[in-house]
Amino acid sequence: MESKPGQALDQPVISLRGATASLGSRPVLRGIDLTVRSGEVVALLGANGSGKSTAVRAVVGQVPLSDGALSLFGTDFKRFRDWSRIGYVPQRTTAASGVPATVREVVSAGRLARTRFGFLRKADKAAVERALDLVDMGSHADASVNALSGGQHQRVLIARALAGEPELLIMDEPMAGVDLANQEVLANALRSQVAAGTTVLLVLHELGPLEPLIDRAVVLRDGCVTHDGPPPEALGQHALPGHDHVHPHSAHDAEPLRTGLLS
Ligand SMILES: Nc1ncnc2c1ncn2[C@@H]1O[C@H](COP(=O)(O)OP(=O)(O)OP(=O)(O)O)[C@@H](O)[C@H]1O
Repeated sequence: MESKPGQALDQPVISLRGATASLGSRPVLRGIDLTVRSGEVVALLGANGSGKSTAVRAVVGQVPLSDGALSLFGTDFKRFRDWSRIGYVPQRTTAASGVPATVREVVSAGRLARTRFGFLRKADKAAVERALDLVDMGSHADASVNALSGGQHQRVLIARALAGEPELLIMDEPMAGVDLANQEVLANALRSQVAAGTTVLLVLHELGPLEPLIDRAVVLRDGCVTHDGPPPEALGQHALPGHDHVHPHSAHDAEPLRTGLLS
């Protein structure tokens, strides 16, 4: 992989140290450390309400830290301005706004930060078409976003993030509400991004089809990191950390199967 200016291999792309944050009066992040290095694919896992979305929203500057330190691409957050290097796909949003827009128009919006004065040149248009093809939406480019399925919406939102050719891609539960066929398309899109050297931070509910891509898992519980290391073993649905489960075919007094990461 060719490293880009200011991006040495192994340099932390995200460095969050002792981060605390509150939403309203509720402490949600209680001193978390999270490091993502160049080229890594890191999954942020944890039970509902453990602080995963808040952690990624803190990384993209949407939630202020009350304590701790954040740097992006080696630059202290307060001085960081290079947002075009980062693609962010938030949780549960829709590409449809009620305003009639085509799939291509929505995806093109993700390229604007790379352009001068919002004018898309040939290279920008080519990047938009590449992003559409990556998520297999090229043939729907002229369709209205108001007419898409939930899985197609998610593909469009990911294409919008990819159109900016980000070095760091942050996605909050990209597979939520996406059927298996759409999950496969998204997994393929992500695979090619990772092969091209993109650094990825993903909030996931379960590892699913993305599992082979993941280098490291960070597990949150109650706003604290309880695991930072290899992803939990492939247990299908049971890869969800903290998921306790007795198999229907196991003895009724069998111990629950634990991944052990949250316990
Ligand atoms: N605007 C808000 N005001 C107060 N509390 C909030 C707000 N948004 C979220 N919270 C609370 O903060 C905690 C962490 O929320 P967060 O969305 O970061 O968790 P999560 O791990 O991403 O959960 P999920 O898997 O359900 O998306 C939760 O207990 C949530 O109820």
